[in-house]
This record gives sequence, structure tokens and C-alpha cells, in this order.
Amino acid sequence: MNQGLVIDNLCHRFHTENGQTVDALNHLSLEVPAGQIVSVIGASGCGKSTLLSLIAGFDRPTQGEITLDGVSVVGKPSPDRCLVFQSPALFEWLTVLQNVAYGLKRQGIPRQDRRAQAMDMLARVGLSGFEKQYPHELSGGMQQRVALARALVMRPRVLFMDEPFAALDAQLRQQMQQLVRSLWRELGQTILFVTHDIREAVAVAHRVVVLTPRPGTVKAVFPVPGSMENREAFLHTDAYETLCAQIGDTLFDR
Ligand SMILES: Nc1ncnc2c1ncn2[C@@H]1O[C@H](COP(=O)(O)OP(=O)(O)OP(=O)(O)O)[C@@H](O)[C@H]1O
Repeated sequence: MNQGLVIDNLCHRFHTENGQTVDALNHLSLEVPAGQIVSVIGASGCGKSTLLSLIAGFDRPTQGEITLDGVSVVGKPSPDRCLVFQSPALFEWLTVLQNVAYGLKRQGIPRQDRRAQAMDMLARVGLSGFEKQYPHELSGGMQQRVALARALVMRPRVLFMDEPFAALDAQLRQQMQQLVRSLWRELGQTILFVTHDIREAVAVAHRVVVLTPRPGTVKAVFPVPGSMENREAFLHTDAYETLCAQIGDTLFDR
């Protein structure tokens, strides 16, 4: 059953080397329904990276449960759940095509098939013709497109994007947000999108989850009105500005 990602009552406490404890997450519950994009926004240090690391299975929560389509994923990393970070972290010694096909190769997909799938995904992110280039020959935005293609080609059940466009300039950032929307329309990918940027959070998601400062828990959830098809037009309306202002008031306790 495709129930999506369900995070239930998650608590996480760190024990520091000098014997102190830090509560990073406190009874945090949220859902990312299958085929939807949910943005998570919060102040620095509210536990966003901790949350992603727990969902990715790199770490185990102190308390709580995380299920993907009804199955617990706690402590179990898997290609089911792919991550795209702020830094594209590509393999510099591999071509663009080899970078995108890398995960498929590790899964034992035959050469012709993985090439076809990687070429298809490169076309979707707008990089046809760049297959033979090496990462250092590409701009930052193009490298991030490769990182996105490399994750999406695995067809993960959920994709995590952790401040993926934070290093890009404003105009490029908007183009990448547009790309996320168009890829979503084509693939219906389930995405958890972490960002510091309110306008970006609204631009790419079906709903925006605002976290409290540390310890992180859900403060409010804002559904974004209208369909993803009409999102570009929504971004030019007063309703968009009002929604961003409401989210800002909640985030900054105004
Ligand atoms: N290994 C650790 N040991 C102790 N405390 C930690 C550890 N990792 C994170 N923390 C603390 O847990 C809290 C949440 O950290 P986290 O990195 O998840 O926040 P964040 O919201 O991702 O921050 P930012 O937006 O600045 O990247 C912070 O107060 C941080 O200092």
C-alpha cells in the first residue's frame, strides 16, 4: 500500500562528549503522502538535518517510529530513500552519464538499460548533450541537475532534498524550483524538501510544515492552494504573498 512517509512521535536526544544532553527533536509527527511534495522549514538548529538522517536510516531515534508505505525504516538505509544535498557531491572522475548511471550499475542493471534510463533522466533535467562531460566542466546549477537526475533515476519511493539550491543565485534557484515542479508533474515523485527559504518552501510543495526552534516539533502546517500545474501563476498573486507572510509570522513568532 502506498501510504507514503509517516513520522510518528519522533524524539531524538544527543549525548555530547562533555556529558550534556541535547534534545534535537521532540514528539515530532508529520506525513508525506505518496506522490506529494512536503516542505519543512525551521530556524537553524531546529533539527532538520537530524530528522533527515533518522529518516534516511543513518541514525536511530531515541523514541518514535518512521514508516514508508507501512514498513518501518528505522536504522535501515536503502535506495528507497535518496538524498540530494546542497553540495552536488558528484564523482569527479566519472562522466555525467556515468554519475547518473552509477546507482543502477551497483544494482546490477545491464549496461544498455542503465544507459537508456540515465539518458532519459538527463533529458528530463535538461542536460541532453552533456553526457560525456565531467562534473568540473559544468556550472553549479548544472551539477545540481546531475545530482537530481542521479537520485531520480533510482526511482526512490521518497526523495529528500536538503537545502538543495541554497548555494545557487536567486534566478537559478527559481529555475531549479520550476524544474522540481515539472519533474513532479512527469514522475509524481514523493519528496520531502528541507529549506530555510519561505518563498522556496511554498513554490515547490503541496504543503509547508513549520518546525519550532530546538527541540524541533511541528508548529503549524500550511497547505498551498491550487494545483502544481497552476503554481507558476500562483507565485504572482497576492495570495502567495499573504501565505508567505503568514508562514513568516508563525516561524518568527510575530
Ligand atoms: N552529534 C551531535 N551531538 C550533539 N548535538 C548535536 C549533534 N548533532 C546535532 N546536534 C544538535 O542538535 C540540534 C539540531 O541540529 P541539526 O543539525 O539537526 O539542525 P538543523 O535544523 O539542520 O540546523 P541548520 O539549519 O543550521 O543546518 C542542534 O542544536 C545541534 O547543535
